[in-house]
Amino acid sequence: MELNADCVSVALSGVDVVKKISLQVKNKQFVGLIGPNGCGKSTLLKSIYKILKPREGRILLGEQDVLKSSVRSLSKTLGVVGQFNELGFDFTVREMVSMGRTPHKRFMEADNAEDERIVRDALDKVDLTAYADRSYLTLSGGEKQRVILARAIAQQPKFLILDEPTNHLDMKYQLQILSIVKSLNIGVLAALHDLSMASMYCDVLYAVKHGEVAGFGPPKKLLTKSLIKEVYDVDCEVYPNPITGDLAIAYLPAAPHPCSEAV
Ligand SMILES: Nc1ncnc2c1ncn2[C@@H]1O[C@H](COP(=O)(O)OP(=O)(O)OP(=O)(O)O)[C@@H](O)[C@H]1O
Repeated sequence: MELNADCVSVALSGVDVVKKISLQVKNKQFVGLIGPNGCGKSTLLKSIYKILKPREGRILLGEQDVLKSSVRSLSKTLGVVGQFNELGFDFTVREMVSMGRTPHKRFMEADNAEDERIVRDALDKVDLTAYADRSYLTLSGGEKQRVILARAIAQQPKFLILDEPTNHLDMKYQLQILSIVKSLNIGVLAALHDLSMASMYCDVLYAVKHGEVAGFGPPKKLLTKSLIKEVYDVDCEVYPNPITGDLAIAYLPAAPHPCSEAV
């Protein structure tokens, strides 16, 4: 399923935080959104999954006009793993993941054997089978993040939005989560901070700066030292990793602030 965002602007408190962004995720592509803190990545994603209403623009998910669709009809095709996963009520891990089945059920319809199998498989995929009866609120940040991904997997979406899906995860689970997402073989749009990880998993990256697209393309073409300097204001060297051939980035420390020398 393709995603096409056309000239999307989102205003918060009267200020355009996202400015005329157009982007495309082709069928089964894994597309990353990169850019510094506060550049507008989450705001753009939230406008696609209907938490925020764009001031202007058009968003199509497949044939579906996102801005004119209900959240319920969208949730049959679109899965979301957001940034903050705190809950007011407690549920078991299994109950949390079962919620992924809701868009496919009628009101008050109970889960059947097929739903239970899908939930079991989703828990297994994120290595949380042993946690099925644990209280969600007692989990660590990384464990919660894996539960939310399992819930999105159980939803069997045709397109997935991820807002910094690896920010609480250790190395093993960062690699595991991105590999799982890749293996779903569906369209994915993900905000990511780790540029090396982004270049390993993404087919295309969009770099965002001050709410605008500063550049886009395949990671190895886009992530040059000049683009990273322009977008993040950080000096670096970009080189092929001698072991994996993937893109590697060596960040160079900033010069000390003049005031710190006097201390
Ligand atoms: N309700 C609001 N009113 C005004 N400004 C807001 C509001 N919510 C967010 N912002 C601002 O909008 C900008 C974009 O925020 P956003 O969360 O989209 O950034 P981001 O690129 O996802 O950042 P991060 O990488 O830190 O998660 C930030 O400067 C933020 O402070």
